[in-house]
Amino acid sequence: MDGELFPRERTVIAPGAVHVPDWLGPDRQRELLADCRDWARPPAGLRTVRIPGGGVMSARQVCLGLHWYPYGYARTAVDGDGAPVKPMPPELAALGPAAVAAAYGRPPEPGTAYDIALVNFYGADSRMGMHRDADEDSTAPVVSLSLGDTCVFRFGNTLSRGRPYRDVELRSGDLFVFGESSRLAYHGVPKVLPGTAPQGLGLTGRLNITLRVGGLG
Ligand SMILES: O=C(O)CCC(=O)C(=O)O
Ligand SMILES: [Fe+2]
Repeated sequence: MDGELFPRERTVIAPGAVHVPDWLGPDRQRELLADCRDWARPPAGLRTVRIPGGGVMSARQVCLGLHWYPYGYARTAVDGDGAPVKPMPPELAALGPAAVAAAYGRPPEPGTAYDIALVNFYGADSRMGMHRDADEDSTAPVVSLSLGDTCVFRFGNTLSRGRPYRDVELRSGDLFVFGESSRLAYHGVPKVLPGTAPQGLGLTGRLNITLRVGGLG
């Protein structure tokens, strides 16, 4: 980022959990943002996710490839308008192995196809509670891309929602990969920092895209 006193460096946050700052350049961020706006349109567009028990997620979501709902995957927006989920774009799928290579210094296992993307939109007051990404039937790393406002990303342990955890600032363009012994670690977003998106991106709020391997046949 401009004006940074020290460049932010690739950091291993936990075994198999790696933060790669500024992985996406400004042009790639703009392209992805334009794509997210397309994907957000109906049918099977951006929706509010209702949690069993009565709550709602404050981040709104759209899915590609397979539709996630609490707690499973479907081929249609079963908790939205019921339309078929949009396909996973090949260019987006291709970012999965490239991201794993950037984070780990080696590509994922051959044949690892990133076939699911979950796109979450966070307003100034949105948060995401501590949870595990456990509805996939694959041990392949989750790839997370951030656009827009900076957030505090809390990355914890596999046993509980509580400590130990580490708080990491994810900024626009940052990559975070979690796999190996951190694949099922609890994580969440306690806070978005409003007004921190890069000038020129044209986004108020934050978008996060997670790429996943479903392994669901
Ligand atoms: O927004 C983020 O950085 C995390 C999103 C997340 O954990 C998820 O989509 O499962
Ligand atoms: Fe998650």
